[in-house]
Amino acid sequence: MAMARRAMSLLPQWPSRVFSVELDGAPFYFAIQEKHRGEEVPPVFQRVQEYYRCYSLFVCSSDRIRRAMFYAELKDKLLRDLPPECDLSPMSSFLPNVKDSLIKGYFLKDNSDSSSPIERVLRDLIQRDPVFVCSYLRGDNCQLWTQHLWPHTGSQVMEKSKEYYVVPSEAPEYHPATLNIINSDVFYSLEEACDVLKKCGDIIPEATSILELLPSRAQARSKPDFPVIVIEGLDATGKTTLTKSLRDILRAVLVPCPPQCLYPWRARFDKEPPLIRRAFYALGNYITAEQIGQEAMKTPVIVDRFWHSTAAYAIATAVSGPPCNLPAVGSEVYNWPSDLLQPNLVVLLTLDPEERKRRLMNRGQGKTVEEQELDHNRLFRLRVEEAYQRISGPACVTVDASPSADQVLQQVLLLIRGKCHL
Ligand SMILES: Nc1ncnc2c1ncn2[C@@H]1O[C@H](COP(=O)(O)OP(=O)(O)O)[C@@H](O)[C@H]1O
Ligand SMILES: Nc1ccn([C@@H]2O[C@H](COP(=O)(O)OP(=O)(O)O)[C@@H](O)[C@H]2O)c(=O)n1
Repeated sequence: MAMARRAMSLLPQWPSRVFSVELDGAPFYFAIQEKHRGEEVPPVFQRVQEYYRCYSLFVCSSDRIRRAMFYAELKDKLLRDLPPECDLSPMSSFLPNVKDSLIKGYFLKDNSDSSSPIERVLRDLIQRDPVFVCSYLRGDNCQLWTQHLWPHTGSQVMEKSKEYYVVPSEAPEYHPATLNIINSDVFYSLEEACDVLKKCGDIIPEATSILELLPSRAQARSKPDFPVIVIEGLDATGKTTLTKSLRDILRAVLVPCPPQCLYPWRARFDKEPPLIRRAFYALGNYITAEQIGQEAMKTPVIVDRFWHSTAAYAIATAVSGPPCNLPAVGSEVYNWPSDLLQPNLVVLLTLDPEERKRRLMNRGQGKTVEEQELDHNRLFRLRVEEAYQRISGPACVTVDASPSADQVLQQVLLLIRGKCHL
């Protein structure tokens, strides 16, 4: 009952929300409107006419760690328990252009003969887990759809609540996924990222070990004595080759990010939902910053990936579709964390996709899931590259990595000498 009350407390904004679901690979936005007798309502869901029933499920816990974990669990549960005729796609609900208002869920299209098996699964879920369920029913004229929110009232779970018409809605000014990026996908302080790992310590014991590796506080503004140069770029753009040469020529120390001490835990955190996974990588930047701070008192420091990678991959994964869906140039999302050490120069290596693929093949190594995704998904790669270039404070300087390794090295040395007086 306590959970039911908490769920209901999220409901007052329900009629003002917009819903987004991917249909045939494109986002479809709709809103709901109270039923008024005789009023004309435009037809929607034409693309799901062949389905008789649809449902939406939204995760509604007020605890964000539980919400993130349960969203991932819910998909596995639904795929396991629902009949195979049931089609599942991700869905979201949000208040247009209102920060932090996004709730994630799933949309179910049911093509089976009977609604009973699905409704049994959904009824069980609503009683035990932090979810809202809505059902959508097609009217007699095959055009009108209505949405019913299933009430969370113990014994009367299946009694349908107020009916709303489903009406098409315009695409919002800001892509809905951009509303929740701050402190869910990208963290802007050591404290915010720590907070996530602290709160999941009882579910993920490794989180506690990571917190023990952290500096007691971020090394914010202290300017290192020697230059700190970061090399960024997608996998196989030549970062390892270049950073090793720079280390040898400049008699510098080479520091990777995430730091080596986090390597044993990477596979573990790569499996976690974005909130936890991104907090893990954010903390990697603060551990690396501590190492940079110490080394840069004695020698120049070359860093293989840093904050640009953490933020660009996180933003590009959170948002779908073409790069125009990314938060606009100048958005606070691209700001450098105020408590994170700032390098003197950030170089971004860029490479033609075909040449990058060729280098990846030649290397013949296993790739991370994200890197495989980059290969297959052109739009994802374009979003990562665009996000890299929008990050500011410091912004990156782009270098074409297609010439020979030596030519790229000479080009970067010129930049370093111009900027860092080495
Ligand atoms: N400028 C270059 N021209 C041609 N091949 C390169 C160049 N730089 C690196 N490579 C080769 O491309 C592959 C990927 O380079 P690597 O330095 O490992 O990239 P990253 O560290 O960015 O993943 C390696 O096989 C490397 O020898
Ligand atoms: N500083 C960093 C480095 C990597 N990462 C994450 O780690 C993933 C790949 O890093 P990687 O170490 O496999 O890259 P390569 O060393 O293979 O070029 C990226 O997709 C990011 O999600 C990060 O968040 N922050």
